[in-house]
Amino acid sequence: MSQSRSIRTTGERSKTMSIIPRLFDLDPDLLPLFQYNCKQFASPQECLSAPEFLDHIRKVMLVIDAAVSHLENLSCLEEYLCNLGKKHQAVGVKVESFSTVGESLLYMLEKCLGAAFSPEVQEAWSKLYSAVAKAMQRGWETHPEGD
Ligand code: HEM
Repeated sequence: MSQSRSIRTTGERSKTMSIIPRLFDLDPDLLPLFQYNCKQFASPQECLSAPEFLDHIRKVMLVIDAAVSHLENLSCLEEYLCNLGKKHQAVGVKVESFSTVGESLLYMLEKCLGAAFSPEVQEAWSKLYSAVAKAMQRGWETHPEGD
């Protein structure tokens, strides 16, 4: 089965919320990066109840959705993703944190899909997310810190 079929046939109506507790479990230091109106969240639970943070979850899933829709032509998202990477560098996100998001995404998919999360499906999602993260990482390469 091709990568695109593996992804499209799994019915990715995902429970995006599951990514988040996992994200902060894996790296609690990510919490301070999410600040709105200079207000820092005291706990992941407080962060989860903030509308701005829930909006960010939707933004992440919209990007993933766009990547799934352009599987055969991911290069058309290249420039957008590179700029998105630059924006994340500007708010203090480290490149390594994208792997943590990827791990959380795969964890959530595994929990949601159960037996349908075959090794093939896992590999397809992993490749897709890696392609997105790699394109975003170019934002750091073209704008190294201190430039
Ligand atoms: C640990 C990882 C991440 C952190 C800490 C982080 C943090 C942020 C922050 C602080 C903002 C600006 C405020 C906001 O719009 O909520 C932002 C914007 C955004 N993020 Fe993330 N983010 C992360 C990962 C990602 C990933 C993996 C994606 C997509 C695959 C993504 C997609 C977006 C989008 C689309 C925006 C809006 C950009 C715009 O306004 O043009 N983020 N992120």
